[in-house]
Amino acid sequence: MTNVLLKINDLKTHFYTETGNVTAVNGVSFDVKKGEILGVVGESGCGKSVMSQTILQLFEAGTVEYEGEINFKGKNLLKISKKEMNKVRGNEISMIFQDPLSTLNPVHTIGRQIAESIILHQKVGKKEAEKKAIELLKLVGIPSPESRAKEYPHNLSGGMRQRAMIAVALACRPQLLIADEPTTALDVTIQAQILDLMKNLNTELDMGIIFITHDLGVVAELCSRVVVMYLGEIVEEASIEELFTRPLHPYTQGLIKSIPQLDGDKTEELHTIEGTVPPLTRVPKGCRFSTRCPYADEQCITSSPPVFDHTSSQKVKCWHFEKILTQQEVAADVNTTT
Ligand SMILES: Nc1ncnc2c1ncn2[C@@H]1O[C@H](COP(=O)(O)OP(=O)(O)OP(=O)(O)O)[C@@H](O)[C@H]1O
Repeated sequence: MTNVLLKINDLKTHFYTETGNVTAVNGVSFDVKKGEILGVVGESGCGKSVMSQTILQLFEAGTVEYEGEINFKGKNLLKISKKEMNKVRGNEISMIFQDPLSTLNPVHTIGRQIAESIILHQKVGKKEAEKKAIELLKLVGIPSPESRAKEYPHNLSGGMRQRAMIAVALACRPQLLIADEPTTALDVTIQAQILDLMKNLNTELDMGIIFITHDLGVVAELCSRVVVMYLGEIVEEASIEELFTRPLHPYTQGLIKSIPQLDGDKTEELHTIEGTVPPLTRVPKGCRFSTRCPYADEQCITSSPPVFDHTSSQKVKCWHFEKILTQQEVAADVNTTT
């Protein structure tokens, strides 16, 4: 029996814009296993949100075209009818966003919103749904859930609102939860509580989670595997251990070096990756990272690298990863012997 919950193959998202067509997701492939937390990282504008909203086909019809395969429970979600897709959306796959106020309805109480979702997806009566809504509020760690259920979203603090949105997303008992930067707007202590909650829910409900973030610290804390996105493509996929002990792609290496070190020399300047993510209208011809990569040569500028399997769990889209790895190992040896 396979333990793959979601299998994405060569996924592309093209937008029709006034200034021409752009491809925001360009041939992305990865799996999410049952009950695992997969991190998706990359700088702003790398296509993390477009990729996740493509899984649920949330873009307005007529503005977008999807290509490839999104296989979920034996079906390609890009091939099923609108009606079938509506059943998957918010039922078997749920999504939570950075800003709960954009998702929660301001004119309905929290309890009513959760109960309505339960009635819609679980086919139970009103009384039963209200009871289940309170249980869900308890599950996501909202104190005094009976009285909180009667409150409106704007009466809750940021952290509590985020918990309430997670409760709404869980109301249909999804097998897959897509969390798009759900902790970015919260202060660090509340962020840590929400991450703990995600971990507990993942274990208790055995639910697969795709966790999108630009924060590698959060990834290290929460995820077991990670994919790194750059300009609409996956440039590296690895287990958490591999990613932090032996990052292969120069972009991943740059992201890791940019994490502030608490025990580091305070006078040391924080590393940054040179340049910025180019707009989709100016995508480089060869390797998309070549314009910012310290190792780029003629081959990188003219031709896009394939994805190489370094181990069974670590893949990288870089022509020179073996050479770079050897150079780094030699440099590390020199450092330890001097
Ligand atoms: N509806 C759209 N039409 C055209 N281009 C879009 C659309 N939505 C997003 N894009 C473009 O797709 C690219 C990827 O955007 P996306 O929001 O997925 O990045 P991201 O990695 O999630 O960034 P952030 O971390 O800031 O959310 C950007 O260049 C963005 O301008």
